[in-house]
Amino acid sequence: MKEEQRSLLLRSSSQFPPPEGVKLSYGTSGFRADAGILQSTVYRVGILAALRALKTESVIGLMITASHNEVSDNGVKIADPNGGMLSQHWEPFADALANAQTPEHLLQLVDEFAESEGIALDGAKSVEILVGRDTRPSGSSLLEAAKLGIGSVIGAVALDMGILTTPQLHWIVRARNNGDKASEIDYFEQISSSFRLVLDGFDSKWEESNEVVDKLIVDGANGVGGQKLQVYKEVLELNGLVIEVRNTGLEGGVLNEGVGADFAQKEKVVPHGFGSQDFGSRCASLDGDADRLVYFTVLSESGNKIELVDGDKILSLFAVFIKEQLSILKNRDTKLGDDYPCCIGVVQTAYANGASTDFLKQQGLEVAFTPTGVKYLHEKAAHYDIGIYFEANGHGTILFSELFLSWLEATNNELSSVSKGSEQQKAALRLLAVSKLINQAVGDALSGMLLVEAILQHMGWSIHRWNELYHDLPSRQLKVKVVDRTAVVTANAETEVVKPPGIQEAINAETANYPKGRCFIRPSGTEDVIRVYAEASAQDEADRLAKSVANLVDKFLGVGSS
Ligand SMILES: CC(=O)N[C@H]1[C@@H](OP(=O)(O)O)O[C@H](CO)[C@@H](O)[C@@H]1O
Ligand SMILES: [Mg+2]
Repeated sequence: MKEEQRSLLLRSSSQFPPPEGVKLSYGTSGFRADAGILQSTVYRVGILAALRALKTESVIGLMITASHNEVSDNGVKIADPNGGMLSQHWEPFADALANAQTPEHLLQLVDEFAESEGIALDGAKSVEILVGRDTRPSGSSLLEAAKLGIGSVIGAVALDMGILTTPQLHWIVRARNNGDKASEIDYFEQISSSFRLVLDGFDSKWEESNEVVDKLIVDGANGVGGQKLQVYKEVLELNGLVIEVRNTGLEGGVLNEGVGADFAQKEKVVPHGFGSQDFGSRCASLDGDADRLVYFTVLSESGNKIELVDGDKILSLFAVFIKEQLSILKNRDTKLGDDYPCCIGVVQTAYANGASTDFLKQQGLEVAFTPTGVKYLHEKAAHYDIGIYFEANGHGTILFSELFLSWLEATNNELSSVSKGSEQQKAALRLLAVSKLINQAVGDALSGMLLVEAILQHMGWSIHRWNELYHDLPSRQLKVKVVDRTAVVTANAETEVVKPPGIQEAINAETANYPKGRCFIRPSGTEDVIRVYAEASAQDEADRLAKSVANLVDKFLGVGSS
């Protein structure tokens, strides 16, 4: 490392001492903590992003967000050149960097890592890092810290992209590296024009349907997704889709407080701003950085309960639709070309409702499981020609392989010369449009929502009809504060605890008391808690099972244990 680079790093890092007594780790989705202790972490992730850009010789993204966490938290994560999550083999370095205690130690880590990765720190190359943030008040000062981190690596330049949803930043990074148009406007133009294209091939069956479905009401979580939708909905209100946005955060209201996808999915009660007046309406809820989407309806005219249509149902809707399009395509005259043995797979986590997994298997689909966190699901889904992944909480997307897309393009060209306008050609066009509408970089609430809307119109389905695809098994999620959540180590896609000893046996014994009972625990990667998930054949049983396992967690690991 050149002397100039050395002294630049030493000088800037001495302005950002790490918080005392805190060990941070690049968890399920980057670093997250109370915003007050994150300056040094974000600065260091700036350095990390710069190194990643130099290594990959590509544009890299750095997003400042804590998604569904409370407004006083914040976080930071990196988007790789393809728009996906930071390559997992860099995470240990991210941890080491974030926890380096002195500027000298930090310098040594950078030196050693750059050497082992073959990154030349000589300023010969120039690279760009796109920096985005959500609407959290702490975001702007953390963004300055990120810029300083980036600027302390010679040759790296930070580009402030302003306030964006997380999926927008990932999309923009991917588009930039693909040489495509890559601004926020380009993002909205692409999703709205491909939404139009998906719908173009359909005759909307809503009009023929007795279940009149006029508008979609969206809970914006008082965050960036609500704001963007409010601004851009005029562009998106196409083909009769009317969107009303609530909880935009522009009229007051606290981010994620009693609102948003995480709240709706976990509490199963109406978000703030919704109530009996919405009985029967089709409602959707975004999370704080708009990478999660769930739908719901208000259940009764008086109560505050909702019928949740979660990520598993979105996945099921997408799977049913894609399968339908593929089977239309299969019916074409095979003399036209080689049939492509399209391999379609769906990916879920242990949080997926058991009824959804049964449903997907009944559809003849291959269902794979990974640990929690889209970095795992995405990686798995990329193995298929069409890989559909969703977490139950509404984070997911559909990935199309390059190979399949080129086959589809070729088939569409063939079909348009021999049977233009045929059902088969329309199916090919629709699938191509879906691949442009749905975010290929990461789960995206805004583009996912448009695809749901298009499919519902195509099927002529109301939200109730959609929800009837299968019936969820009753479930309950709880969180338990413990002394040290890292004491829990799991295996088998997080369905079994291997440490501490004895607790899994106790969970098994408890679960055996409930018909159709299923229960697991795991340490959260975004909050300082152990999460408990329970499923059973009746709601009160799921509640009781979750409660008794939460007590077990408390007994083994709680403040009173040891
Ligand atoms: C049960 C649950 O919803 N867990 C969420 C949550 O992770 P935890 O590691 O469970 O805190 O946040 C992640 C990031 O948004 C998301 O990927 C994941 O699904
Ligand atoms: Mg999120």
